[in-house]
Amino acid sequence: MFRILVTDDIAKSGIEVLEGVPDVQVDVQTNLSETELLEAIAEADALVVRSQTMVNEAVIAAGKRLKVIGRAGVGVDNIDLEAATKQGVLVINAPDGNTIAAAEHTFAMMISLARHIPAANRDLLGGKWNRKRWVGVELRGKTLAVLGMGRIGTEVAKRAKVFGMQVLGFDPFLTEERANSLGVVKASIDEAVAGADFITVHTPLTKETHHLIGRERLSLVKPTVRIVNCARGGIIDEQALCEALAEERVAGAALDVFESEPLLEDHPLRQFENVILTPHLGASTVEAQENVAIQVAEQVIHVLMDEPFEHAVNLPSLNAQQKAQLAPYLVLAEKLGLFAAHIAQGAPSEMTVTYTGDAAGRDGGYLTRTVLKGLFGFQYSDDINYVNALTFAEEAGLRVKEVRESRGLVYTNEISISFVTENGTHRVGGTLYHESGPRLVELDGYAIDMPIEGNLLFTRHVDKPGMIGHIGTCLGNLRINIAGMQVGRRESGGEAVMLLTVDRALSSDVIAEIAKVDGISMVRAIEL
Ligand SMILES: NC(=O)c1ccc[n+]([C@@H]2O[C@H](COP(=O)([O-])OP(=O)(O)OC[C@H]3O[C@@H](n4cnc5c(N)ncnc54)[C@H](O)[C@@H]3O)[C@@H](O)[C@H]2O)c1
Ligand SMILES: O=C(O)CC[C@@H](O)C(=O)O
Repeated sequence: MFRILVTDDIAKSGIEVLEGVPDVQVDVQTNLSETELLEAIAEADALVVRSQTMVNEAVIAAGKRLKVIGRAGVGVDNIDLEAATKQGVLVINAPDGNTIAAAEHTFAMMISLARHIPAANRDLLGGKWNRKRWVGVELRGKTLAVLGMGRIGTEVAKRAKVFGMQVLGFDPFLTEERANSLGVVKASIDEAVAGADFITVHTPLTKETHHLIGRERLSLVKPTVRIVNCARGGIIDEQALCEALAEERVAGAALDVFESEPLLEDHPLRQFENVILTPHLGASTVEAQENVAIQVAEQVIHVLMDEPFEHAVNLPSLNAQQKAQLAPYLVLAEKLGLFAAHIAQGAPSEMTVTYTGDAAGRDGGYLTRTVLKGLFGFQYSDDINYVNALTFAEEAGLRVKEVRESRGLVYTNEISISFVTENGTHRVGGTLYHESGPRLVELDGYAIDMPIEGNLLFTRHVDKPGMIGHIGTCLGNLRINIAGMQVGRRESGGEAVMLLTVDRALSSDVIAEIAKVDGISMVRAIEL
């Protein structure tokens, strides 16, 4: 039974998706205090929120069973992503369900600013009929600066073109080609801001975008400029904006989002007649709320049911086809990681994972995570998963390097791991055979070929007559049956390795017994 906690108002259709799944219990508890949230999250496998619930480190830590946090919307700034990733909790969002709602709200704001609609409305409701006071400007022929040309910025730009505006686009990822195809002129941020009659921001709030429109940029604008923010509070410096409005260096502003929400009752922005304020309504349409609620509910269920999911924020997403193609490589990668953990003597400090041939093109961002999941899962805890494997490696001081080679010398596909511990260097390699699945093909420089599964015994020993017999007798005396064997050596009389598949798990007593055989330098029981 999975428990899903929903702590913000999401559309009923999303709740219905969750409730329609067998073995799922949905618990809707909105407007919780932090203490109530900490209590409620303890039993939850999934948490579904909009922008109101603050999912901080303490909340995530209290979610002992938590596997996934679903955000019914785009921005995940109310979720501590770092804490979620570290704890192995997947964060997913619903990135495109409210794009049109937010783009249309932006346009409503621009037109309302251009034609003084809220102020004229207020005036009229107050008993006045002021046709001369509220003369506006047209959008046609004006220049719009769009800062952030992602999903919403692009939809705003397209609509602006239809209104006959010239659009200046600023976005580090906007290519000349895409700008041309949209009829947008690619500009630097200062060119865009200085040349604009209207400015609209559509970036996430990050360290880089915090106060993107601050005092300095506001000194570049035309005094007739009108500024819109339907993205995130904090992208525009509210204090600097208030100063510019008071000094009439800006003709108007329309804001849907604020540095602190809800907006304080005595906030200085409330004093300006040429400022339009809405209470974070950008995504508030019936259609958008249904879209995001259904989208996030479906994805949360996919995650819980271990089915392919989309829109992960802290993990690469795979579609069903990619997941199916990757599946056998995931088995191989995890087994190699697990094998490496068994033969490592101490914690590795450096690791190189080499992907060759077909394996090099299948990664999808998952294979190294999977190797690490196998490695650390054995060495440390079962709580290591795809989400936190890289963070865990970093914190454990393991430097991980990936190498991709398009062709292998021997195999059409191969994954090999070489790693260094304070006690030495090891290398294990595996391949996928079409019929027989994952196989171990290299061990510490020796060519091997056996299935990478079951209970194995690995020895390094002096290559001398009788060694194999000694070990076989030792196992026989302990009534342990040998199912398969591979030996390897570089030169006669030097060091040799042996890998045996045995019918049952080998206890530490058995290993201690084998270690007594003269000439054995290393012996390991491996359970895959
Ligand atoms: N008001 C609302 O209710 C509401 C609704 C939906 C989305 N939003 C917000 O709107 C914003 C945009 O959403 P989206 O779906 O278009 O996101 P998106 O990820 O599709 O687009 C964001 C764009 O910003 C660009 N960007 C990032 N850093 C930048 C920088 N330093 N300078 C310039 N561009 C930069 C990115 O390259 C990307 O193209 C987000 O902050 C989201 O949270 C608000
Ligand atoms: O939940 C909301 O209504 C706000 C959503 C919006 O800010 C978003 O980033 O998607």
